[in-house]
Amino acid sequence: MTETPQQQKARIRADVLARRADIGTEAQTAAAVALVAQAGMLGLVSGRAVSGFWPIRGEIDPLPLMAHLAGEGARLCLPVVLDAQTLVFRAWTGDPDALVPARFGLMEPRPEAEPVRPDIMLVPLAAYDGAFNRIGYGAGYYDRAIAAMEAENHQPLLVGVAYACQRVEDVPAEPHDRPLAMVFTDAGTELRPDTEGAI
Ligand SMILES: Nc1nc2c(c(=O)[nH]1)N(C=O)[C@@H](CNc1ccc(C(=O)N[C@@H](CCC(=O)O)C(=O)O)cc1)CN2
Ligand SMILES: Nc1ncnc2c1ncn2[C@@H]1O[C@H](COP(=O)(O)OP(=O)(O)OP(=O)(O)O)[C@@H](O)[C@H]1O
Repeated sequence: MTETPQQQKARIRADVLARRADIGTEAQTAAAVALVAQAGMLGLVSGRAVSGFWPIRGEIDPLPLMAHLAGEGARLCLPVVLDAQTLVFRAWTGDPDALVPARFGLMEPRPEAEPVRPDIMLVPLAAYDGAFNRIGYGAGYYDRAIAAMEAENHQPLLVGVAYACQRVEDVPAEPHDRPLAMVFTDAGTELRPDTEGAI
């Protein structure tokens, strides 16, 4: 039986998320710290808008990296789920108390927070491959948000942030999937060969 790309993605997602669920607290903390050391790969971030994410379900924790980037002058923002299709980004100072609980266990900026168009996106993912394609939780939020920015001629730098154990042999990429420029992991940075100069 040949699987459709959606079925393959669902299978890969389940496999990798099970692997990620086995990571212990100490390894999680060490991984979050390892991300900070990779900040220089982003080039000068002063004045640039950087989207991060509030980690859920055992995702690698990008918050220390985000705090570091804010210290270098980056303007932080977080994703906000508007409806079944739409993700927007809103400004965040870095203060957890400024966030409100949202669906899926997420914490999000309030509706009044300023909308931001990210220059650099730290992209959460379930799995990625050597061609820098990614799979998310299957709702297509990031794919659509990136497509909407491209339609306005804005091409953010796409940086996957994940554990190295989330790398798989092959993600069945579909036409709407946009490859990442690089992936930050607990084992270091993987840079897409043709990314040089884009930074
Ligand atoms: N930390 C973090 N924040 C993020 C994302 C992410 O991947 N990680 N997102 C990246 O897009 C958006 C949220 N996307 C999500 C998409 C689906 C599900 C989810 O739980 N889906 C259900 C099935 C559908 C449902 O219940 O409505 C599931 O997986 O069981 C959760 C988050 C925005 N914020
Ligand atoms: N640019 C787009 N325009 C319209 N629909 C899209 C677009 N990108 C993705 N989709 C739809 O979203 C659904 C989920 O896509 P996919 O399986 O690639 O999600 P994912 O990569 O796991 O999710 P995410 O991007 O939220 O992390 C698919 O039905 C897909 O057709």
